[in-house]
Amino acid sequence: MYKILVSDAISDSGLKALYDHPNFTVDKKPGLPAEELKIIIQNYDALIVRSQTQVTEEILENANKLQVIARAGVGVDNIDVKAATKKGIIVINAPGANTISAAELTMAMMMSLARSIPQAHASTSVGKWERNSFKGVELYEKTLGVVGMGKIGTEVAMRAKSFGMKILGYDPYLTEDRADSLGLKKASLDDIAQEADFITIHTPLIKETRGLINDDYLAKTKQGVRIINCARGGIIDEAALVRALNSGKVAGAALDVFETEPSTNLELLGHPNVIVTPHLGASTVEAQEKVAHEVSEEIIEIFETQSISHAVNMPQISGETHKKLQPFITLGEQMGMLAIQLLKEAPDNIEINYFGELAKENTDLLTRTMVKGILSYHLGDTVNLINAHHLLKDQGVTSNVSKNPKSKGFASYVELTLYRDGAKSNIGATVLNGYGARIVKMNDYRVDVRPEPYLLYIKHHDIPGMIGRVGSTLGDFDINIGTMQVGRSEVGGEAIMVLTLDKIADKDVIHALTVIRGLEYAQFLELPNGVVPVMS
Ligand SMILES: NC(=O)C1=CN([C@@H]2O[C@H](COP(=O)(O)OP(=O)(O)OC[C@H]3O[C@@H](n4cnc5c(N)ncnc54)[C@H](O)[C@@H]3O)[C@@H](O)[C@H]2O)C=CC1
Ligand SMILES: O=C(O)CCC(=O)C(=O)O
Repeated sequence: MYKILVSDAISDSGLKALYDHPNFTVDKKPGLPAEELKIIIQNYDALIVRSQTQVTEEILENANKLQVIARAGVGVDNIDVKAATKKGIIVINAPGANTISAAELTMAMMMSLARSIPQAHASTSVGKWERNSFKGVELYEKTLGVVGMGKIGTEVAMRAKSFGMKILGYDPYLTEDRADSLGLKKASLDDIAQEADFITIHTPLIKETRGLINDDYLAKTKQGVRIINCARGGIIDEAALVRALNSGKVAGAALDVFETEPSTNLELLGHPNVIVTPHLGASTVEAQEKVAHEVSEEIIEIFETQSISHAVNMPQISGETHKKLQPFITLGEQMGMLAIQLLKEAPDNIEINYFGELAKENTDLLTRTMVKGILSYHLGDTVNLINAHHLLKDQGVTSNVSKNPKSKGFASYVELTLYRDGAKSNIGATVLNGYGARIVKMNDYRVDVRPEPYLLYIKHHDIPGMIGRVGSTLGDFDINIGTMQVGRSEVGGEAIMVLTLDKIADKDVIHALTVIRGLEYAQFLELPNGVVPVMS
């Protein structure tokens, strides 16, 4: 008998499959204090949460029986996925089950913004009759900028089109073909700023999107733009939004999500031109039934057949193949992370070539780690080794994997190349016996770099004094260099320098480097799972 704990208010009819199953018992205890949850979690095999329960590392300390944490929804930000993975707990979610509800709330927000419905209701319901105060605007023939053309963004775009709106879509993975087939225009963030009358956000909250809508961006938007966020708090910088509302640059904002929830930002919540809801995107009978139903079915599947389809993480894999691939596993993800940073935009095609001993193995797992590294840059924690291929296809990216058992200078060697509209980036890597992982090729230049957390990639002309000038500029910023590698195509020609640093090189450092004579380009590359150098 498997014991399931449901610690948030989750639809009973959606949980029916679990209630009815002879091998499962379900305890529903919404609103448990964290201290109590921390104690009783040790009795359960699976935990089902919505967004209220914070599944922290501390809560999981005693969760020694727990095999599955199910998020009845999309975003898993209330779950410490790393801590769960460390303990071998599978985290699953219900992607897509609340898409329609979130899209419909977005439409409701947009219409409310256009016609000031909440404000007009508040005034009329206390006996006022202020017909002149609430003159709205039509959606018809207005331009809507959709930032994030995933599941929800696409549904919003389709609905807005039926209102006669012109749609501009921005998403690193949106291709011209897909935009054409959806009947919208593929745009950049700047195009949206310049042209959109309404902007709606539908991205995850990741490093790339935190503070995406900030003072700088708002300064570029149209006077009187209206902004909607039913995705995640933190994507819009709330202080910047208040400033833009006060100046009139932004005519109105409709927000379902906030930097901290429950929000206490009264300057924003109480602003006369702001409409707010307490994170209600998925709060419909239908969405709640669907998310609960999806996770219930999946929990049964996991315990009965060991098959997983919507895992957000992946516990350790055992077996002979895994043992052989193990040294390359972290390296594969790092290769993906480096290649996507070097390309700087979403790829439309990826190519992976395995050489030598590695080519004789089943490398599917390694391919998945590379794809995970690439996609996690834009999709965050939702990418895992299980859904990596599926998501890649979903984003319209083609892939080719080739294998050649002949060695290419190393016993085992793997090369990853990303392509986008004629641009490309590539990373070649190997694991050296006794020395560990090495990046041995970067954008077609030979190098020998340990994948450490902070790397600096520089393109320059092969002229005397370059190494010294770069070193002293970094010294001016108190940045210690770990290692430095130079690769060149020919003497006096194009060259690259790859440095490992002891700390982050921010945009001031990059700016100072780019003014060095002969230096063409400098980019700071980050590997959160990089090998930290050990002091001897
Ligand atoms: N308010 C609520 O109750 C709900 C909120 N959500 C949130 O809505 C958001 C979208 O959800 P889905 O559409 O299901 O996710 P999805 O994964 O289908 O789509 C997200 C899209 O954002 C794109 N993206 C990533 N970085 C970007 C960037 N810098 N600029 C533009 N696009 C970028 C990705 O390429 C992807 O296509 C998520 O944050 C999710 O947690 C989802 C359901 C309910
Ligand atoms: O469960 C909820 O109400 C939150 C939904 C949500 O934000 C999500 O699924 O990402």
